Amino acid sequence: MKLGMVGWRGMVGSVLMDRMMAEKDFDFVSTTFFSTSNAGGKAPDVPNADPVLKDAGDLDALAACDVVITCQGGDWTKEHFGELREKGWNGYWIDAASTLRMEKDAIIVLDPVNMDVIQKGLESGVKNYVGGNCTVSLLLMALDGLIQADLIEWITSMTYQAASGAGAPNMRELLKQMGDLYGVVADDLQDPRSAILAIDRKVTEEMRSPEFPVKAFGVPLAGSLIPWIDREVEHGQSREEWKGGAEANKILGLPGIGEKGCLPIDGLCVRVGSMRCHSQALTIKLKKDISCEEIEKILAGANQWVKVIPNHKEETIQELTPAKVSGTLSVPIGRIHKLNIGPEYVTAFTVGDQLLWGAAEPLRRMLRILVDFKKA
Ligand SMILES: NC(=O)C1=CN([C@@H]2O[C@H](COP(=O)(O)OP(=O)(O)OC[C@H]3O[C@@H](n4cnc5c(N)ncnc54)[C@H](OP(=O)(O)O)[C@@H]3O)[C@@H](O)[C@H]2O)C=CC1
Ligand SMILES: N[C@@H](CC(=O)OP(=O)(O)O)C(=O)O
Repeated sequence: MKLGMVGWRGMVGSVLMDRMMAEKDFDFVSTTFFSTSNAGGKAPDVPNADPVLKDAGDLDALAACDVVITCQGGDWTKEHFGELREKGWNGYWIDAASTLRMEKDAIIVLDPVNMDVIQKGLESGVKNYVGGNCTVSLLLMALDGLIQADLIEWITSMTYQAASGAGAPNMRELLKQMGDLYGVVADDLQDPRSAILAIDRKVTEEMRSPEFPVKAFGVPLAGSLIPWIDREVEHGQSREEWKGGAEANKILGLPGIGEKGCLPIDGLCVRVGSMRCHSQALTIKLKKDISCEEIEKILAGANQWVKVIPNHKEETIQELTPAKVSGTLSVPIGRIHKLNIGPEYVTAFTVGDQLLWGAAEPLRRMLRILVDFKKA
């Protein structure tokens, strides 16, 4: 199969490239790399690849590929996907951007959770496969067991989302903000006798000063948080919150939110000063009262990446944090216990790397599923 790679040097694209090299995915395809800024330049040195970068605006070159993977962004998808299809290109399109996710002829891919949906799609000729929203994919990876066992009546998810979800410039800005805040009190911190309230006042003044770097986020994130992600949609939700219900049900092959048989999911999405791990505090209403031991067993057995963390302080603070999970494919879930509200109400907390399972990993796995499907 001829693979076209677009957006491979961006943040999601770089994580994808690392994973594809680690898993030797390039051994199974012949690859052409595309660029929007450096056509004719040197392509990455991977097995079976054209050494020269092609122009990502060259529809004929794209149409020569059997499968295109893109992490270039929604604008590039909007500009080229339709044109390519109109030209009669019938290849497979694997995309990180949200643009096509909710289209009827697209499947949202998260194969540990919805391999049946993907398989059916391949067999019925679906050609468009899109990675899900990071928060949604990480939630479903964590709750896979309870969902497959049909034990959940509804879920609320309160998120703690990393700067990386907003893009590379935002990660840089978070670090600059942290540095600025430290800078204004660095001398005071050297003196153990300095008053903490005076230090706090300086930090707050710096955060509110017109010089504080807020170009990417619009407001301070370091030392603060932002309880709104993406644009406003209907019913007081942000678009990130809307995706929770809409995408999760599509991934699971269930009816849309509000329809009979859907899995109701809703909550609040909040940006925090984490680098690349999204965390979520969950309230789950179960369809029946089962013990926490049983819940943990069901969750732990669902897929090889989910990891149940016992609900004790030491294990939790060591294992269930962005500091621990960042850069790994592990999806820990812990703090599992019944809420005082009633025996069917369970709470849990989960963490996951939003660039791995949240973005790059489902895409490379879809390529391998496609390679196997074509071989069969
Ligand atoms: N950020 C995230 O957490 C997630 C993002 N996505 C989706 O993935 C897509 C890509 O997002 P993301 O990876 O954040 O986008 P980036 O902005 O990091 O990369 C996109 C493109 O920008 C160009 N570019 C310009 N300057 C640079 C630079 N200094 N370093 C690297 N690339 C540069 C590259 O194109 P070229 O090589 O052609 O110049 C690159 O492919 C978006 O659609 C996003 O919605 C999906 C899930 C999560
Ligand atoms: N919106 C997510 C990141 C992202 O890119 O989402 P999506 O793939 O749904 O556009 C966040 O800010 O954390």
